[in-house]
Amino acid sequence: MTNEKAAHGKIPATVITGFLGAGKTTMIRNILQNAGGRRIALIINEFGDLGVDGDVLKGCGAEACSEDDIIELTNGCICCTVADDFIPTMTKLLERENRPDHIVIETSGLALPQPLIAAFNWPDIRTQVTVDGVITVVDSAAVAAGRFADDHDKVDALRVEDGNLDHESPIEELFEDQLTAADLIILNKTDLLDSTGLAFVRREVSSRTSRKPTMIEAKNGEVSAAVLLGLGVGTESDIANRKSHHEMEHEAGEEHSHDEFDSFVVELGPIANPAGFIEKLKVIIAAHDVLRLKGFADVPGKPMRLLIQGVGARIDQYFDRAWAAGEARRTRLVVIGLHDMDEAAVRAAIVAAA
Ligand SMILES: Nc1nc2c(ncn2[C@@H]2O[C@H](COP(=O)(O)OP(=O)(O)OP(=O)(O)O)[C@@H](O)[C@H]2O)c(=O)[nH]1
Repeated sequence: MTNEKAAHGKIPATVITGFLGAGKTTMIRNILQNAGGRRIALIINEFGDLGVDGDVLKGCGAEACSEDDIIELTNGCICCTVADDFIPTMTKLLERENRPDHIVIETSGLALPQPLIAAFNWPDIRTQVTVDGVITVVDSAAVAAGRFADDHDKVDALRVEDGNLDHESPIEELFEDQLTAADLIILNKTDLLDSTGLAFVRREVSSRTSRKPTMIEAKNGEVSAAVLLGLGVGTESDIANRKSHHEMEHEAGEEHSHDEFDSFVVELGPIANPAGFIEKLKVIIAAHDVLRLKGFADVPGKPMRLLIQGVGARIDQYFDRAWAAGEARRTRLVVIGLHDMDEAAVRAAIVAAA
């Protein structure tokens, strides 16, 4: 048993949250590669029907976390499936003979952390696990670009059409809810900004939460695992003081929803010209305000699969691992946007671009 486990007799669990594409999976990959001898179990939750994050992390081959220790929760956002999915998963994990030293939970980019943290107060869980801390990863470049504040005009227009609309832009609200839950905020993607931009991001992020957790700047989620794991907060005891917009606006017990967002998967044939395809995807993303696009492509003649990662207008691509023997070489992309995204048009445009 590690000192950490022995210290409070409970297994520490770190919850990593942050909006779509902020860099949560990248940071977790870094944690796994620098775990300092800890055995880590990972619970990964994604929005959309394609488990890209779990697949990326399984492919990273870190000793701290074997494939058996990576559990994917794919039945929707973890905040909505606490009773049906999260609690049974935790229970099973805790029943294992060889329990992990630390649990890391990656929420989907659209999840409200509050219901998940509150679940650590359930009797069966509370006695065995504690929330070591909630870490909120921020895409600093997106903040600087006004991503979380730029659709006021749109929301105001909707409000004119629908007088019952009772909240701000869904993206802005989620961003604030995720900041409000934080014990530590990672201002990620600092490589994309200069010092003036970063100073703006610090002010903007501070203004979005009345709590004042520590903020650390990072590039590619490169923060020492010694800093990220072992915060020792016990956040479950304080979660009632970190209410989400939804909890403040509605009676306790009323379910929230993610109706404002939609996702779909596009299945394509081989991509013979990846560079040309990516350029066309950038145009489609901008034209339809796609929030997130990610998946894998089959490039003919290449033994490895191409990982495609779009966050707003930026797209990264690299060959992440060889196709396994017997594995079908497929091109599949998940697309996430606001509910009013024109799925048929985006789908048709991506098919035409391939
Ligand atoms: N330039 C730059 N890119 C980054 C940085 N951190 C992550 N990225 C890239 O941003 C993209 C999204 O990163 P992920 O780690 O998948 O983000 P995520 O928060 O797990 O995304 P979701 O789970 O879909 O919400 C990837 O292409 C990363 O390589 C960074 O510090 N700088």
